[in-house]
Amino acid sequence: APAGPAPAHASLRPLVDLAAERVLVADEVAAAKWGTDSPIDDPAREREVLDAVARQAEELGADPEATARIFRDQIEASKVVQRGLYRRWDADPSQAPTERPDLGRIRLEINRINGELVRAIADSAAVRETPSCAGRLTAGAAAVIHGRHLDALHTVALGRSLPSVCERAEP
Ligand SMILES: C=C(O[C@@H]1C=C(C(=O)O)C=C[C@H]1O)C(=O)O
Repeated sequence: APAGPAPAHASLRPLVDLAAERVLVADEVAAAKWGTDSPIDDPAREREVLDAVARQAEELGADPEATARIFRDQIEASKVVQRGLYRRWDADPSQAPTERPDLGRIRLEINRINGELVRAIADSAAVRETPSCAGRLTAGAAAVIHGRHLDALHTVALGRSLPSVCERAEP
């Protein structure tokens, strides 16, 4: 797609909203792993995610490097939530989950969010290149934190998911 100037109404809220969906699903990931041998850090799955989203970006004619860079932060953000919940559950086992969702099923849900996020990243290519990007990102984050009633942990994690959105590629 030709990269014209960002339209005046260009919002980063759809992108931020998908990032929020992803940090919220991390609760289920943590519950699926808690008390099992599955580690919070799974480099093989991360590689799979990064390869898939770069390929999807390419198929859309979008920037695979920028997409992968943004997804590295999505992955870190998910782990912020998982570690935060593990700390909480270690400190107070009565808060720990009593049911274990299936990690395979949750990853299919994450794959769906990933696909939508790749498209939102592609759709925001022009606005991500403008000087107004940071302001739009902050506005989108504020709206999503409020709209989704994010708690402190998920607000911190959402913040962790966003730093590369307005980062321009090195010349
Ligand atoms: C979400 C998971 O936990 C971590 C985060 C990942 C992600 O955000 O895609 C992938 C692998 C894990 O390092 C998972 O294991 O699926």
